[in-house]
Amino acid sequence: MAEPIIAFDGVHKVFEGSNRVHAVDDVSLTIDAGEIFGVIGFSGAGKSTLVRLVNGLEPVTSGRLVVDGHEVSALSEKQLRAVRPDIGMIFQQFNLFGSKTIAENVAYPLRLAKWDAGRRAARVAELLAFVGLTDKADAHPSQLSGGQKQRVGIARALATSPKILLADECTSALDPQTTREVLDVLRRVNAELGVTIVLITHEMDVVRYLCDRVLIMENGRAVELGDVYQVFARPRAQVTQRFVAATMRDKPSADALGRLAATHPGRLVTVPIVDDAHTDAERSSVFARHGLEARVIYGGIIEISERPYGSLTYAVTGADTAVDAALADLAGSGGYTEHDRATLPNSEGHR
Ligand SMILES: Nc1ncnc2c1ncn2[C@@H]1O[C@H](COP(=O)(O)OP(=O)(O)OP(=O)(O)O)[C@@H](O)[C@H]1O
Repeated sequence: MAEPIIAFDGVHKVFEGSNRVHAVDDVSLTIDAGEIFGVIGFSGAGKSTLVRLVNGLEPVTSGRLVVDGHEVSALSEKQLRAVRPDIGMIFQQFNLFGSKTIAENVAYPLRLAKWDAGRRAARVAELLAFVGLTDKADAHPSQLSGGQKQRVGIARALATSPKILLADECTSALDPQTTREVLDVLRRVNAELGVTIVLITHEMDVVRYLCDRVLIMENGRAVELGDVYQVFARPRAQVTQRFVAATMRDKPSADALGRLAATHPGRLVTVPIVDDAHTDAERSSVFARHGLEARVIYGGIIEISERPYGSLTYAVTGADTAVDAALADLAGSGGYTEHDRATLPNSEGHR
């Protein structure tokens, strides 16, 4: 079983000043060695602060934080400097030195760690090969695309072979295609080098593509934490439901249902996809089994953690008693939602 590499126990971070801000509010959780752990939340939720506590960029106000066996909440700045090479970090704005070449940027932490020139050159070559930028060694950051710059950031963060990589909105400045390339590099960092990744994002798409588990933060608090599929399939907190809805768009809005109701007769039923081959087969034939006609009028299915997730909305026509019987079957095997035509906007017309 994987061991926790990061453990928060009742951790608080308060910024004192003219406006006192409780940026991290009583967070207790563990992150296992080797996992890709996502942290999601709206602006100001406390994500960056939480992650900056891990490498001691911000000191903990109270509570206990243990990182790779070190109680960072109790270390002095000098002691923290000894721990930091074990923790790499990448940033939204890449934070490269514009006046240095790509190779010099990657070599920078090795200089700080007092590696000699020969070892440095060999390590930089290895790192640039890993991120696919060997041919850019002598270029300057301004000559690179955003995705290439972030790959340099990753190479630099990995220079001292850290066990943990912190990624703060590392794809937020990138387009979707480039985002995918950077996330693929991070996946290799995790799979091939065994590095634990803690990734902050405000995009559920990034979480579902990369992460094993996800933490949702709001007002400094850890409001929901779970396996990515579980959090998507059954979001509990309102803030989580908003993130999932923004990504999925599989469920019609009331306006869309109103328009669909005006042109499609029958009862309107949304049926979630259930990731279980047997149950799913039962559910997809339920209307036909009851002699009903069911037309798909809305829906969406995506893959999360290599499992299908989403829902389909049907207009179901046939005898009411048969529809009720079909819905009773669905209720027993994973649920459904029926939309009442009377409550929909502009829904006069069919029933
Ligand atoms: N150095 C600081 N001094 C005072 N307040 C701070 C400091 N750093 C962060 N804060 C405050 O702490 C709260 C959490 O900020 P934080 O940057 O951790 O949130 P976030 O979820 O990462 O937001 P974003 O997505 O905008 O980066 C905010 O109210 C912020 O203004």
